Amino acid sequence: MLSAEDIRHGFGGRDVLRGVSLRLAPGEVLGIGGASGAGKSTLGRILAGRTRPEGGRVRWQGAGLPGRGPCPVQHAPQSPDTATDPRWPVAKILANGGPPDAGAVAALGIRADWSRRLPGELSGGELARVSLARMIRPETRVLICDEITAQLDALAARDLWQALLPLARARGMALIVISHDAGLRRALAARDTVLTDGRLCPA
Ligand SMILES: Nc1ncnc2c1ncn2[C@@H]1O[C@H](COP(=O)(O)OP(=O)(O)OP(=O)(O)O)[C@@H](O)[C@H]1O
Repeated sequence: MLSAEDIRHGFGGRDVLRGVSLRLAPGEVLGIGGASGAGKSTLGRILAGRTRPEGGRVRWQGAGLPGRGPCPVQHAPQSPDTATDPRWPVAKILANGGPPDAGAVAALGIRADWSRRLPGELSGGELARVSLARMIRPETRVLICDEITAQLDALAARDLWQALLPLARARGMALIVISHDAGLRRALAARDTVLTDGRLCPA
C-alpha cells in the first residue's frame, strides 16, 4: 500500500537519511525508534509528502502520492501546541482542510462544548486529541503518529491510544508509531524498527 524506496535526504550538506526503504500493509502498525536527531520526523514528513526527498521515492498503491486533494498519508506532529494556531477555536481547527470527520471526532472523545475554546483552554490530552482528529479524514489510510503522546502523562497517553487504536482497526488505517519509547512501540506495533545511521533496521 505505502512503500518507500531508497529514501535519501539531508540538510546543509549533512546526510540524515541514507537509503531508507519500507513497506506498510493496510491496517499494519509499524514502530520507528531511534536517537534524537536520527531523522524520524524527517522520514515521517517525507512519507506524508510534506517534504520532497533528495533521493528515492514514496509510492502509494504503486504510484506517487496524489498531488491534489486529501493525502491518504498524514503526519501527526509531535507538538500539537505549535501545530495549531493559538487564535483558532477548536471548531475552526477541526474544519481546516475539509469538513471534520464526525466518526474520528466522536471516537477521540472530542466534546461539542470544546468547539469555541482556544487551544490554550484545553488540557494537553484534549489538545492532542483535537490535533489528531484534524489528520484523520475518511481518506486517511496511513497515520504517522510522531511522538504524539510524548508530552502527556501516562494516563492521558493511555487514554489516547485506547481511543485511536480501535478507530484505526475499524477503518483498516495503518499507523506508524514514531517514539523514543521502545516499550510503547512494542506494545502497539506488530513490527518494530529503529532508524540508525540513516537506515531503518529491525529493532
Ligand atoms: N528544516 C531543517 N533544516 C535544517 N536541519 C534540519 C531541518 N529539519 C531537521 N533538521 C536536522 O535533521 C536532523 C534530523 O531531524 P529530525 O527532526 O528528523 O530528527 P528526529 O529523529 O525526529 O529527532 P527527535 O527524536 O529529537 O525529534 C536533525 O539533526 C535536525 O537538526
